[in-house]
Amino acid sequence: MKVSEGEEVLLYVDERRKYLLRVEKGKYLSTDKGKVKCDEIIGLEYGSRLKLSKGEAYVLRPTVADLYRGGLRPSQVIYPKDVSYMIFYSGIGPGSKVVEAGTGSGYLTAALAHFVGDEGKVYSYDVRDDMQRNAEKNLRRLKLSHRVELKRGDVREEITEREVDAVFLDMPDPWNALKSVRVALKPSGHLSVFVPTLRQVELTYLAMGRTGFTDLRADQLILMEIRVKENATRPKNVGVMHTGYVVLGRKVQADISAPGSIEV
Ligand SMILES: C[S@@+](CC[C@H](N)C(=O)[O-])C[C@H]1O[C@@H](n2cnc3c(N)ncnc32)[C@H](O)[C@@H]1O
Repeated sequence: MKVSEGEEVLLYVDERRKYLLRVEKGKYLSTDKGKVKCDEIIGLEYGSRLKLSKGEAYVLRPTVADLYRGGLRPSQVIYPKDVSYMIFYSGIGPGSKVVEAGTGSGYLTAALAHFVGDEGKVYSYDVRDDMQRNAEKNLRRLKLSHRVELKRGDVREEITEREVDAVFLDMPDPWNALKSVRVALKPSGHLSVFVPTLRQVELTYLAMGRTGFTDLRADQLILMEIRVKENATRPKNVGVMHTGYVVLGRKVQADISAPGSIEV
């Protein structure tokens, strides 16, 4: 596969220098290892080695994960380790109908849009216009906008979609949105919640248990990156130590006779 004009490419210089850049005829791309004219990149096979004025780079085809290198991030974003776990457990795939809140920078939105394919749809809610404008730019950059409907709204008040396969929440008080989530979800549909503190885990998990969700679990995923060096391979001593927690569950018929249960 060859690089075409207008596409974004990932210029890989080394582990610490990776650049997500758009290739436009007549323009130059700049890196720490010097410049290169876009005309030299257009038509190259992905994976090719490229000469820069002060070094070399590989021309790689960007994936959704590469958004973490070059995307706009006005809000805290969910990291790949948490995104991948939430998506795997949710069971979504091509053709799935998914609701998400809040949109934030649109990183989780982009991952969801990638997995639901052209036959699926992601309805992404946020209370803030400015967040959605940035998310829209990130989605356009990845050519995923057509799979997403950005909706301005508070999911604690209403989610208008029905029979959705899964709901993903990354917002401060997800326990206050469970009523709308239940109305939107298909029976047995999955709810995946991401929260940064243990107090939020407790409030979310217990509220899900009281409002007709089962198969509950709360997890913390710890990722340790390894520095590989001959005779000195070991975990890196710097990295992201804490991201947050994931709470998962599936919608079932609510047992409103149970103590503390709430009918929604
Ligand atoms: C941490 S950010 C989400 C980041 C996003 N998951 C990502 O990976 O880019 C939280 C977002 O939730 C939005 N939000 C907070 N409460 C909300 C609510 N009740 N309904 C919809 N959006 C909400 C905020 O405006 C904010 O943009």
